[in-house]
Amino acid sequence: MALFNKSKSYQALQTHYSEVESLHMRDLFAQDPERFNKFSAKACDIELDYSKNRITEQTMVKLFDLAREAQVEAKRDGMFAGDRINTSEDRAVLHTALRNLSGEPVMVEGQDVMPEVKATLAKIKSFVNEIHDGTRKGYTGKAFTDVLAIGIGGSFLGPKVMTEALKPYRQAGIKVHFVANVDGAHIHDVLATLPAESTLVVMSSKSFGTQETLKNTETAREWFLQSGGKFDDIAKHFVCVSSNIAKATEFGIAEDNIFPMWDWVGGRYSLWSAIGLPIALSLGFDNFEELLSGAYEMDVHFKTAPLEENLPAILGLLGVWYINFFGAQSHVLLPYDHYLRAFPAYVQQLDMESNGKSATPSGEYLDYETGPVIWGGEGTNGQHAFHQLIHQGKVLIPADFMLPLHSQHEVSNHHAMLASNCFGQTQALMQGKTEDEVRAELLAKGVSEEAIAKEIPQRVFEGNKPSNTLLFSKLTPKTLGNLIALYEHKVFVQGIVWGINSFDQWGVELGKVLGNDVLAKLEDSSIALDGDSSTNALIEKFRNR
Ligand SMILES: O=P(O)(O)OC[C@H]1O[C@H](O)[C@H](O)[C@@H](O)[C@@H]1O
Repeated sequence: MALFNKSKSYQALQTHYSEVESLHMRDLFAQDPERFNKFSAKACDIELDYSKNRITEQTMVKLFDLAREAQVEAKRDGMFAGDRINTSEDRAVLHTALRNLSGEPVMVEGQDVMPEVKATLAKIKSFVNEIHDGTRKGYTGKAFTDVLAIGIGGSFLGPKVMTEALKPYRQAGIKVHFVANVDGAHIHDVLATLPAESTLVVMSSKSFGTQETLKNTETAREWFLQSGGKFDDIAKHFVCVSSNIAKATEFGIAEDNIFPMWDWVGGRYSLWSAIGLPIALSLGFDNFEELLSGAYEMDVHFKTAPLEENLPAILGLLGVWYINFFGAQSHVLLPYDHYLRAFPAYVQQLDMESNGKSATPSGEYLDYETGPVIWGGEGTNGQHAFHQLIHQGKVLIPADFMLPLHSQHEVSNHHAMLASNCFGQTQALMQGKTEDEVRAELLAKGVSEEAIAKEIPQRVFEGNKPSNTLLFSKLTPKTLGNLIALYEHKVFVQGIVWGINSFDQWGVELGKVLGNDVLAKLEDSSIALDGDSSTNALIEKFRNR
């Protein structure tokens, strides 16, 4: 198959780009009162308004052609069917099997994985229920009050961000705390607040080989033993989630305390597996199941809706439009929902680790851009901080605004104010403020012509800044499942269009290897410093601190 930028549909889009580049959305809205209806779509609980994009109907036709030429539909079906699309690791990619509520089997190498998936869910359910009803107790006979969840990357962000997003659904009587960073300050601060006799430690590591997680677990184990726990009590207080059962048992985790996962679940796609145990512990198993069912709903939509109505396809293709034709290098996520404030951090790993690639699986280097920098933060806070650059900076930053129509807490008219800011920002980004408008405003204030001439360039908003708005009724576990799966599949669509493997992460490896080499040098000053002068000097400084 031709590389993305050699394909026919890419060439067609390039010609089209030169025709539409100079169009202003302000005019497109003025010319067509139907614009919102033409460029909005709904799936599950999510309504997407993509009318404030620099597109015409022809743009979308051509973008869907691009997706079809890249065989997005066939490849999507291949992913759901268990094809080994993670070629560099020779693995299937089946996070969708973890929330497959269809009752249909999912085959990997001729074996249905669903019985194992269901058995693990049943194990999570009974474990969580026993913790919540106090059947499982700590070593002094007290019911568990706290959970220390240790993990990093995909074994941290999903559980952390989801439990934060669903705070109103948390179970009373149990608090989940997360530790990821190997910086001792993190675990120090968290352990200082925990009662060892009623703390359950959940260690999550798919590989059971991640330095930070192993170290933090060792530190937690020492703390447990120093706080009154005996060696034999460890089995009551420490459980782990891993696909590496051998290493976990070698580390001393009782086999019964291991919740399995599988190599066909990528780390950044793993919150649906037993990696989600801290979510179930925090919110209760029923809410965890709701999260899974929301993702399943979005899977069904992604699998069955024509591309023209397919939310992940639309979002993915709009991203491609800006990255590869307008030269956008970043994409900002703006949840207008306090509980979703960490959502950009979650999508950052999902998107940047998946699509931060520069070669095809068959070994060709790419001469076009792939995944953007993902960043963002909660509205309205960002309006008083970084929105300035989106409005008037020299770079184009497409934005996704997100807003629940109903707040979890309807306090006074806060929610209307929040919504007004969200909608107002999308409007300002789209329409901008013209020279004439600035002039009239300044004239009315009695400003001189000479001063106006200087002021205009500073006060004009070019506008024409693209944004999507995603509305949903309320941030429930199910809706959050919709939303996460939507972004997972968006990333998938883009990966297919760019012809890359979205499911490996070799770029992470080099840093790990060099990090271990440096650690040995920091801890043993007899090891010769044979690196570059900068790294040698940094090591020297640390040795001599
Ligand atoms: O779950 P683990 O095997 O400990 O991996 C934790 C994380 O570390 C790695 O470095 C990867 O970049 C992530 O994709 C992964 O989620």
